[in-house]
Amino acid sequence: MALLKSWISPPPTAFVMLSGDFFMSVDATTAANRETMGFQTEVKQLLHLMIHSLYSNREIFLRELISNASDACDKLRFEALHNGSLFESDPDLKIRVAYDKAARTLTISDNGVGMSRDEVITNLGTIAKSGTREFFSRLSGDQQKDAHLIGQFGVGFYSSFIVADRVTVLTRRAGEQASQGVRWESEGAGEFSIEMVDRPERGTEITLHLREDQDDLLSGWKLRAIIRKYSDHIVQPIVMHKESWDEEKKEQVATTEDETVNKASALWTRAKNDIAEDEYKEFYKHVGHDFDDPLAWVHARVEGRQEYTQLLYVPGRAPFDLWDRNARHGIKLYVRRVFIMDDAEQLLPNYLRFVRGVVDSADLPLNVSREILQESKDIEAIRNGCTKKILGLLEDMANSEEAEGKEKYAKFWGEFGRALKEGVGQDFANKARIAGLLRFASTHADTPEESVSLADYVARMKEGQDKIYYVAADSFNAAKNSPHLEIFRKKGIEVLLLSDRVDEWVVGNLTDFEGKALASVAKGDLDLGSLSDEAEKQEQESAVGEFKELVDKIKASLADRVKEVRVTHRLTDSPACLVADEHDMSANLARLLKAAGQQAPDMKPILEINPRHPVVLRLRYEDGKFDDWASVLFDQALLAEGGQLDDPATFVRRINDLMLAMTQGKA
Ligand SMILES: Nc1ncnc2c1ncn2[C@@H]1O[C@H](COP(=O)(O)OP(=O)(O)OP(=O)(O)O)[C@@H](O)[C@H]1O
Repeated sequence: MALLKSWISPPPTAFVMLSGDFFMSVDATTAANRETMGFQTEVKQLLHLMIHSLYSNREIFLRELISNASDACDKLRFEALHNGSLFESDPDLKIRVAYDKAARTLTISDNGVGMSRDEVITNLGTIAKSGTREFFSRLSGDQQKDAHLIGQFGVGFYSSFIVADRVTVLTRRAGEQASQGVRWESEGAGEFSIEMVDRPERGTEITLHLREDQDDLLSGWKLRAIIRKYSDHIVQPIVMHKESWDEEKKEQVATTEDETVNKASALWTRAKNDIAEDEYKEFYKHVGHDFDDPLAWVHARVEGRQEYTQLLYVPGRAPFDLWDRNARHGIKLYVRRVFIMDDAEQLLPNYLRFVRGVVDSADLPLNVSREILQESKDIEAIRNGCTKKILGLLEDMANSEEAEGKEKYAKFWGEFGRALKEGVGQDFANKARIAGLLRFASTHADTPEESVSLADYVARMKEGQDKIYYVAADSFNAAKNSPHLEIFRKKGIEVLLLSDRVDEWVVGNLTDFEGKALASVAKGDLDLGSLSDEAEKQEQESAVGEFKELVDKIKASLADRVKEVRVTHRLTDSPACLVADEHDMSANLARLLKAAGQQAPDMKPILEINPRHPVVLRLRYEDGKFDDWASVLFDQALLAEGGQLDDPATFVRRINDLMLAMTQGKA
């Protein structure tokens, strides 16, 4: 778990400012090089919550510490590719778990990359993930008790404090002198101490001084069971001292012989049939830094021009920073089982940034860097392969005949649908497949739930209907109650109700689905083609002639506020509505752009009037207040589609005048 940037509090006896972020106190009562640093308020709060909300899952601390130790070994192996001396004649990477009944401690150590003093302060003293603090401060009291929400942070190192009331970390970075050892200690309350110590061994040793009620953890049997349950998949051997039964003491006692407790093989290299579901799930928690199970995964070996193995997971819930541009994302890249990098975002397109997992390539050079990844043709092939696999996995869920699959897809859509929608504009090659995965709300159910696929829509299309109709507004209710829908509702033609910001982007990039054009109900000259019968068409034509004079008069009155005024075929109940010209930007999109501080062209709408509405009929005979009537007609049409009035006060005055005139029998 990465912690918040911290500074000292309360002010110490003496303090120095470090790199703008930390205040450090030198505790005069202890050794000269020992410093005490205070956690920031949020860190204290987080620790407190973690201890309480995760208590019932307390065993996970071991998984988290072993997971970190494994990552540290991976990092060392990677760094040693360029500098073999980092192994310091100890190339066998491993993780050790030990316990001391008398001292009531557990120790988890690794001979991985270790940490320098600065790294200890940053890694065990700040929350590096951007947005964490904001996310955290937004949690309500009840949410703070929710283990799954707290677990979203990636509980990491600080989960040690669930079972320990004091944690000591001894570490030295690989390649440094023995004198560069660091000792970090904290009781997980307000502060931690840090000092330089001699440490001949490289790597990290974490000692947990157990809380009063945690003595059951001081058992070889118990620790082995936890390791096998959560950490069997860890690549490095996790060793413990072998134990044997001591007849005299009547208990298990540790011998000096080591034994490996886990399988210690790279899970993704094993055959699918040999991997249990739980092993896949636990591995996900390690690579995904997640507390919860994944929703689904795909594991495949690709052979041919490119040889690689992929084990990719769709998480069960969206991380809180899914929408944060600076958030870490991407998958772990290995080359022939050697860890190369975390968060290799080039291995998947941005709209699939929520996917976690591993790609292990047999072909890439071991010295591959992020820069090389950006230009590599091999990476492009892997990226295309991974994208297709994930889309296939999603299709399997979406098309599943079983309720469980459907439910999973609905869950996926709720968590990641908005990210997937971005793919319509980002991934031209897979646009049709992504379109098949989209889900929308529609007038079919008239609820905000996004559950209608384009295929469902097409299957329900009316005879003679050749377009997929949608309305886009800035809220579900604005879309659902849009006057533009009136004729569609009357004729029973389904319309997709779009109210997500990204929906405008989707329809801007998706012109058709299976040969059926997507058409806005609020744009262009509505032509329902064979969906209108002859009598309706004749009625429309005669209305156009009959109302020509009124239309011209309104146009003259509204002058440059409108591009055109015409008789509508869309409305049954409302007197008027605004529509955008066929090739103009929709009013909703223009509003979204403006709200985002971007430039939007100043387009004039078309006002359509309903020749059957009493207000419009009444207007034909209005004289004195015609301009007020015309303006109110325009303004209410703008309000009905979610627009904002340029001059609300004048609108209110006009309404009041008209109401008064009516009560006085003048209007
Ligand atoms: N055994 C270790 N050896 C070397 N570095 C470590 C070790 N344990 C932790 N670290 C460093 O401390 C950092 C913070 O660890 P922490 O467990 O809090 O978070 P994390 O593993 O980065 O992510 P998450 O919070 O999602 O688990 C790690 O990223 C790593 O750099």
